[in-house]
Amino acid sequence: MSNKLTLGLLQLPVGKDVADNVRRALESITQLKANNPQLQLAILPESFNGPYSVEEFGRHAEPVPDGPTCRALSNLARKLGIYIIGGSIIERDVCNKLYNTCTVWAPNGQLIGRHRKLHLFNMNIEPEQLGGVQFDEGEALTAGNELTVVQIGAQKVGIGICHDKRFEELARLYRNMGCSMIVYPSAFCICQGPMHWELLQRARAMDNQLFVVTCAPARDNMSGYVAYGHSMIVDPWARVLREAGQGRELIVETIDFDTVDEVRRQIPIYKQRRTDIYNQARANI
Ligand SMILES: NC(=O)CC(=O)C(=O)O
Repeated sequence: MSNKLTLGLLQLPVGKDVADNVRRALESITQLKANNPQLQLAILPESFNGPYSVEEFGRHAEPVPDGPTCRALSNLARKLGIYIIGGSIIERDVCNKLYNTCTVWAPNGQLIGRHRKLHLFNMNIEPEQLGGVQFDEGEALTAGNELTVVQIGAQKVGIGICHDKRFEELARLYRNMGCSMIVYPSAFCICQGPMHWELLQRARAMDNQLFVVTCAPARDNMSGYVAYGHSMIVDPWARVLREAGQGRELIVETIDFDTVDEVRRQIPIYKQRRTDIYNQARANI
């Protein structure tokens, strides 16, 4: 099996109308595949089908996998014969609980992964910091309780959603589970973007010697929550391979997973870990 994967990041604007957002996402993926027949995987942003807003989550929540957005993603994956990492949508479960959920679709239209955001975004940054941000997903959402690893071609891929990337333990577990890439659909806040966005991705990639990929919504300065944009692909050397700007942008890149082995062979930190010492220290804390 080839060690290469051609992936597309769809940094799309997200408006208030769910049907319109889904239609534009489907059209953009279809166009991307038509222009790039080698495309194997399309990735959408966090909350790609409705506004990223605590007040509005309940209004655009739908069941997974039996809601209209999931059905549309499944049909498109099958029609185009590609994998789709469906950013995230707000999921309403049978108990009426809401989750921030990423679905992953195989080229035959089957659901192969469902990741409910583990770490809910909660920040109270003062206005001096580029306008600040006050956001607490926990006011509306319930956190997930499971890690999610999917098989995409020959690769094991770990899934996280935006804030999940701030937690190095999660990325390390994905590395321990054999992942060569972690994908984080995101809607990072504009006030922390310049300081933390690239740094977090390069840190996760460097520590774990794998690809880190994010896909964000296009920036809309008129919306209540202004997302940073800058969807990104970071390689296992921790180099930024591709970075979008702020606006609508579609990125296509072929990545070579031989780089993962190359880095791990040349810098064998994983084998050098002193888990004997760490475990002893942990037991004494
Ligand atoms: N959407 C988010 O989870 C935002 C986030 O994590 C951030 O730091 O910004």
